[in-house]
Amino acid sequence: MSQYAEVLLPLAIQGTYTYQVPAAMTHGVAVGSRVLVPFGRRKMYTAIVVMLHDHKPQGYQVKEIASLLDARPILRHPQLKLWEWIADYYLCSMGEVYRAAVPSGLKVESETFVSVNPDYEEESPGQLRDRDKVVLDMAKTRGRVQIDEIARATGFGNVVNQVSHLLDLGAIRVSERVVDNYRPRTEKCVRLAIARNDEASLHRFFDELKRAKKQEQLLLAYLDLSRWLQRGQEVKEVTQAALLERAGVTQPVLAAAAQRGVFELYKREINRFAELGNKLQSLPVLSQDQQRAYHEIHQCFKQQAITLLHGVTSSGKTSIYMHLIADALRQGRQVLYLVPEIALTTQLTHRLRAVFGDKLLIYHSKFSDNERVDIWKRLLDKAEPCVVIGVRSSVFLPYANLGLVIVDEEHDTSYKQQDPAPRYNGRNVAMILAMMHGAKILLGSATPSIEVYHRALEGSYGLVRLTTRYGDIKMPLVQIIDTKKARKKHEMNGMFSLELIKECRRALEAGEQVILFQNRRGYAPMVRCKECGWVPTCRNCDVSLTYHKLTRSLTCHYCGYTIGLPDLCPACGLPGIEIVGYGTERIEDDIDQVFPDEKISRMDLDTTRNKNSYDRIIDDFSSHRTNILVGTQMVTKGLDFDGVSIVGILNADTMISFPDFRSGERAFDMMEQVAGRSGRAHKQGKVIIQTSNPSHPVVDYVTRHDYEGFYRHELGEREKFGFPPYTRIINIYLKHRDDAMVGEVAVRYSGLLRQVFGQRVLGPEAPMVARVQNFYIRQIMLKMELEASMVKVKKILRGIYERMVSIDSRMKSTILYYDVDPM
Ligand SMILES: Nc1ncnc2c1ncn2[C@@H]1O[C@H](COP(=O)(O)OP(=O)(O)OP(=O)(O)O)[C@@H](O)[C@H]1O
Ligand SMILES: [Zn+2]
Repeated sequence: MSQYAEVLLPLAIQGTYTYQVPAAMTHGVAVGSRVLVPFGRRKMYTAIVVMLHDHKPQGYQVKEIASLLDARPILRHPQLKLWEWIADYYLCSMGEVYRAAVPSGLKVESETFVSVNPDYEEESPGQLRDRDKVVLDMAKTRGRVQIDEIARATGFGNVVNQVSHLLDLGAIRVSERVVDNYRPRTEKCVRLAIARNDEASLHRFFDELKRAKKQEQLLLAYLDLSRWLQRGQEVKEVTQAALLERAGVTQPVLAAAAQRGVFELYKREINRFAELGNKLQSLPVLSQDQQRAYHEIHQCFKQQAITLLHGVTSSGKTSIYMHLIADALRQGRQVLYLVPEIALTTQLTHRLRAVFGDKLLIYHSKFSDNERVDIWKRLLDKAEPCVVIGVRSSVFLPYANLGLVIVDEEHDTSYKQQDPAPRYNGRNVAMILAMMHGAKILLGSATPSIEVYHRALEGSYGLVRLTTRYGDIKMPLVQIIDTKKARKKHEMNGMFSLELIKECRRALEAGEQVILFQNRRGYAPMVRCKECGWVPTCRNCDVSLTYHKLTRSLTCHYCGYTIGLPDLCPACGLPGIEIVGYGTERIEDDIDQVFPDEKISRMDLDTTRNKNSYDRIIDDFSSHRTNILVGTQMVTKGLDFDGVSIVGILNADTMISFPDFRSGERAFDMMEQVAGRSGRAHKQGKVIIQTSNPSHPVVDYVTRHDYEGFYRHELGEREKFGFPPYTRIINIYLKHRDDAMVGEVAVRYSGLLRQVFGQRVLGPEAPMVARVQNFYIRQIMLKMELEASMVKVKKILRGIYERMVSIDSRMKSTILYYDVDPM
C-alpha cells in the first residue's frame, strides 16, 4: 500500500509530480489510473499515475490526490512504455504525449463536481477572499456543483483557479462522482404496448383508431416493420425515425398514439459500432500473383517482424491485407490498420465492413470526442479480436493483444504530425507499438519511402513485390505536355493544353471519367495590381493571400487572416487588380466552361470541412453522378474508382521545384499515385503531365513508372549531401515576436550547439515562410548519425538549452521546439 504516486500531467513539462495517496484511496489507485490533482495552487488536472512508492519527497509539502476517477486504470500495458519511447525519440515531454494520446473526454477538468467540506473552519480571518466566499456559498446552497456551473453563475473568469485555492485550504472537496464528457448515444424506439399474442387488444386498437387515420397508418406501418404478424419470426426493434418515415406522419401523431396507450416509446442505448443486419461476405479470392505475395509475406514474417509490400497501384494490396487480417483474427489477435487520411477510410470501410462486420472499429480525425471515448472504452472493456482502421492517433488506443499492424501508403507525409508536439510519425510509432506487442508489421505502398525501401534492400525488413495490376490491366500510359512550347503554339486554354482537353472529351463521350490534379486550393494563389505591382500579403505572416472566389475574399492559409477583395488597388487607386495563378477552385470553374454539360466535383480542404463531405464527394464520383473530379493531393491517395480513364496533372512544376531534400520524393510519389487512379478496372488508362520542365528526371521516372530507377537516383543524391537514410535530421525551431532578437539568439544558440555537435549543425536560417502569426522563425538543422542514441541527444540538448538560458535571458522568452525526422 503505497503512500505516494508519481503522476503525469497533460502539460509540456518534463518529468512527473509526486502526490500523496489518501488512505481511503490506497486500494483503488494503480499505475494507469486517472486522478484529479491540484497543480501549482492554480489548477486542477486529470493526471495519470505512472508509479507508486513510499519515498516521502523532501523539501516541500506534498499535496494530496483530490480524487480517483475510475475504478480501474484506463491504460493497458505497454501504453506508458510507448509514450516514453515517443517522448525520448521525438524530444518532447511525456505530458505532451499524454495530451495527444488520450481523448479529452477522459481528461475531465471543468466538468468536475465539488462540494463543501462541512468540517472546514477558517483558520485566520481574511484567509478567504471575497470571491472564495461567493464560490463557497454557491457550493453550500447547491450541495454538489460543477465547476463549469459556478463559472456560469458567478461570471468569474478562472474558477478552476478559485476552486483549487479552496481545495488547498480544505474548504471544499472534489465530489467523487465525476461526470465525464462522455455520454452513451441513444436512439428512440417504439413498440406496441401489448403482448404479441394479445389479439383482442390489437383489434381494439384498430377500432379505436378508425377515426384517427394518421394514427392508424402508424399502427399499420409498425406491424409491417416489426413483422408483428409473421408468427414464425421475432419481432424486430423499430426506431421512431424509421416508423415515422414509413407511415409518412410526424412526431405529434406518434405522441398522440402513445398517449392513447397504443405505443410505448423508449430509448435504446446503441453502441456506435452497430452491427449490420447484412450477412458478411467472404474474403476476396486472391489472384495467382496476390496468392504468391500473401505466402511470401507469411514466409517473411517467420524471419522478420517487419515486411514491406511493394505493390504497384491497383495491384490489390487491400485484398492481401484482408486475408492477413482474417488470419490474425482467427488467432484471436487484434489488428491495427493505419491509413494516412480519412479520405481513404470511406472506401476502405465499406470494403472491410462487408467482410469483418462489427469486428471493424473506425477511428479517424473527424470523429467527435465521444466517439473516440467509445472506442477507447470498448477496447478497454474487452480484449476481443477486432480490427481498428484509423489515422495516426489510433496508435494510442489501449490494445490488449495486437497481432498485426498494417501501415497502408506507408510513404505518406500525413503520417507525420507537424504541430503541436509530439511531432511523431504514426508509421514509426506503429512499428514500435507492434514490437512491444510482439506483433507483425506490414508496410504497404506503390511508392515506398526512400528510408523504408533502403532498409528492406539492406535486409532489415522483409520485401515482397507485386508488379502487376489486378486483372492484368497495364499501367497507365503517360504523356508529357511541354507547356512552354504549347503556349507558344497557342495550344493552351488557360491551364489546359488542347491535348488534355481532347483526351478528356474523348473519355467523357465514352462514358468514362476524369481526374484533374492541381496541388493548390483556393481560386488563385495570389492577386496583384497590374498598374503598380502591389500584392496583398498577410498581416501576420510572410505570405501572399490566396484568392477564394466563392467568398470573394483573400485568405492566409497559415493563420486564416481574411480580407475582402478590393475593387481598386489600395496602393495606387487604379482598377488594376488581376488574378494570378490557378488553384482548384479556378480549375473547377474553368473546366466547367470547357465542358458545360458535365457534372464536376472538387475535393480539397475547403470542400471537405464537414464530417460527411468526403463520403458525398467520393460517393458521387463512384456512382458517376459526377464525372470530373478536381482535387489537391487528397485525390492522390489510395482511392479506388473504376471509371477513370484520364488523369491530368495540371502543373508538375510546383512539385519538382521545391527547395527541400524530400521534394523529389514527394513529387514522384504524388504523380505516381495520382497516375495510379486511372485505368483500374477495365482497360489501360492515360495520364497527361503538364510541365515547363519535361526533361526533369522525376518526370521521366514517372513516365516509365520506374520506381527502382527513381530510388537509385534519389539515393545517390541523399548520399552525396548526407541526408536520410544516411543521417537522421533534427530540425530545431526558434520563434519570437522580435525578428532581430530571435536572429541573434539563434546565432548564439547555434554556437553552443556547434561546440558539442560540430559539423552536424547547419544554420540558423530563416525558413521560406519566415514569419507566421507574427512569430519570426529561425531554423537550425542537426544531421545526426543513425546510431546516435536519442536519449543521449535529448539529454545533451536539454543541457545546451539550460546553458543558453543561463547566459542569455532572452532565450527564456523564445519558443523552442524540435522536429525529429521532419517531412
Ligand atoms: N482478389 C481480388 N478480387 C476481386 N477484386 C480485386 C482483387 N484484388 C483487387 N481487386 C480490385 O482491384 C482494385 C484495386 O485493388 P486495391 O484498391 O486493393 O489496390 P491497391 O494495391 O491498394 O492500389 P493503390 O496502391 O493504388 O491504392 C479494387 O477495385 C479491388 O476491388
Ligand atoms: Zn497569416
